[in-house]
Amino acid sequence: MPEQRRILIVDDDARNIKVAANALNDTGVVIGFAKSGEEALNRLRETPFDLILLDVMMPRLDGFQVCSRLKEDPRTAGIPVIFLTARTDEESIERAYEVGGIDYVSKPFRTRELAARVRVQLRQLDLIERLEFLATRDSLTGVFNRRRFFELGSVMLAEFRGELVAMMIDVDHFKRINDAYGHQVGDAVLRQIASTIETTLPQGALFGRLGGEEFALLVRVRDAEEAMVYADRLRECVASIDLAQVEGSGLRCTISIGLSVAEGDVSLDAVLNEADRMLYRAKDEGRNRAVLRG
Ligand SMILES: Nc1nc2c(ncn2[C@@H]2O[C@H](COP(=O)(O)OP(=O)(O)OP(=O)(O)O)[C@@H](O)[C@H]2O)c(=O)[nH]1
Repeated sequence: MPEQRRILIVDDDARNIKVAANALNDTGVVIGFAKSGEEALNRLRETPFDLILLDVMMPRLDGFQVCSRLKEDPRTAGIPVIFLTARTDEESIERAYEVGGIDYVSKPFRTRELAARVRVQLRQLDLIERLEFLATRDSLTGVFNRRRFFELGSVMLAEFRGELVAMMIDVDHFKRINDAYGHQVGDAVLRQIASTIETTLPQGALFGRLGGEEFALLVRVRDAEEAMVYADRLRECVASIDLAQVEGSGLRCTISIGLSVAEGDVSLDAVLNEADRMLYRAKDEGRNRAVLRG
């Protein structure tokens, strides 16, 4: 069940807010409101909204200026804006689209028409989110795919350089599972491992499947020791997964982990390569173990 959509109505006249909110009664959305452009920008910094109904004529910051600012900020640029205004001249309508508005409704509006236009935008949002999910997730496990992992990982590295550890995680002797039980069971095992790892993730950690039976993790840690404690716990969690539901015959599997702390101005590629080298060492040393560069 998707979360309820949130709509922000921005108008300097409280009566207009009330009329618009009433018009949306049957759409099942949660309504927030702001009585000036400044208040709207502040609210949007604190609370996420899915759609904005924006008046144009307001003192100080007008609706066009508010919309331009929203579109300049990557955190709010994706929120669709419907202008709701008494202005009906062609120049204003053109301007509304130029500054990034997605629709334009003139006041006084017809309530069912406003609700219908809002519903159209909410349907578009559902579609965009669905497409975004497909483009950024691994289809087998639902965790981030390689592309998204690298996109988010680069941002994370820029922000938390020096506090991050990269981990490369590989399932041990996975080919044997495929060979013995078939590819479908192999798939189910990968899904189970991914979801188990997800349940252990500390706040803010980034986890993705880079391909095959290889996963990667970026985690904020105080020091290398904390990273090793976490990696060992992760390993134990996977080793203790009861794969009985998957295969029913006492099937177990283990993972090996290579770790590298992101130091200096190391790139994401470099730190993951280093973690990968440590992963090979873990495999060489007998598997079901974690090895930290150092
Ligand atoms: N079921 C399934 N198997 C996959 C998938 N992707 C890769 N594999 C299999 O994963 C296996 C990886 O085998 P190897 O690279 O030899 O490694 P391994 O058997 O895990 O051995 P070590 O990594 O050395 O412990 C191959 O048999 C691939 O076919 C997938 O999406 N589903």
